[in-house]
Amino acid sequence: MDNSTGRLEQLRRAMQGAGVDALWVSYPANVRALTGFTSPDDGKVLVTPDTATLYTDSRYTVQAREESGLPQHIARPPETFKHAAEHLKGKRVGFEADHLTVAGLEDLKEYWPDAELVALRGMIQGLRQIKTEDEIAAIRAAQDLADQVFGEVRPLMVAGARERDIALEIEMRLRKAGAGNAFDIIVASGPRGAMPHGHASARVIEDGDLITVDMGAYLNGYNSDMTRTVAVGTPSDEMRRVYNAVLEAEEAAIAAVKPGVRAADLDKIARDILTGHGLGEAFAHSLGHGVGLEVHEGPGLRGTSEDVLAAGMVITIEPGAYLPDVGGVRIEDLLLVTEDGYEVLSHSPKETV
Ligand SMILES: CSCC[C@H](N)C(=O)N1CCC[C@H]1C(=O)N[C@@H](C)C(=O)O
Repeated sequence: MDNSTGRLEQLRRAMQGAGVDALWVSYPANVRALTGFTSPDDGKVLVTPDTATLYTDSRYTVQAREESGLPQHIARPPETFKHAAEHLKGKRVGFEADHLTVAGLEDLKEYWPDAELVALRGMIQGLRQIKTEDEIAAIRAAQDLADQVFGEVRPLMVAGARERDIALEIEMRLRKAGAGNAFDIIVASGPRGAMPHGHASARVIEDGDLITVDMGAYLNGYNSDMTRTVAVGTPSDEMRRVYNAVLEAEEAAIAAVKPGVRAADLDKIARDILTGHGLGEAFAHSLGHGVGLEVHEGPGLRGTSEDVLAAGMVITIEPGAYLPDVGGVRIEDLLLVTEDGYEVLSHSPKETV
């Protein structure tokens, strides 16, 4: 998926604002966003006011030509750096300070002695928060597949099943459909539900358990993310109360999603409701995050966030409550922020417990 043209123009405006003549892009998700190249771990991009060159090596000569509309230079370091150096003499060159390693910066200093290196943070990530139509279609397709697989596997979430077998079944069905896991599948049952990132274990599910299943499909480079907490038999009164509190918080936060809303205010809506139920301390993470080429990307929906929602963002809303040694609940939906509000992209049913 090649989104290069519009993003590059936006990026050049941002570069101008930051006072740099060129930008060396090394962070894989950003390389992919600018080029469409699907092996971005082995790619870099040099952006100047009138050129943008994809650097990769000879393993990808054909692939890069097929996938990216940008001019390409096939070489490996240090030839890559030497080639780029020709364009950079006397220039202010930005680099991605939040991802370039110390060794990577030493290389740039060695091979570009005539350039002034400028540390920049989050410039392309900021642009990636607003998805293109193609990106929205890709995320939608990933979520549709995740919904389908969740529905197929839900009947297997019963007493006697192992968490690991449920995760394996989900992964197998995703892979058969040409996708992969967006992240290690979380299947956290009974007391393990108190771990927000409780990856599937050998635990055998028991009657009365709640099971938190957090899964995403990775399809054509884009991710989805959704959590459902399901009941096996009848959970305890305490856990049913927690479930309904989390659901109330989730529904209230979703209802408030629209362009112009501060991400921190959304987090507060959910947190205040859970606090009202005595579960403020139990909500041990942020309300949500952006989703796209990465599972976790901007905007950040947390109390300290400066982000403001805008149409075209794809975000999760995922409050949770975690009671050590007792259990936990999380309910998560994937949403597209639209001009007049939101569209929920995840359609798996939420249970009444
Ligand atoms: C390792 S990917 C986990 C995907 C999951 N849906 C998710 O984003 N989670 C699970 C519970 C918390 C939340 C998370 O990791 N949030 C991050 C952004 C945080 O720092 O709060």
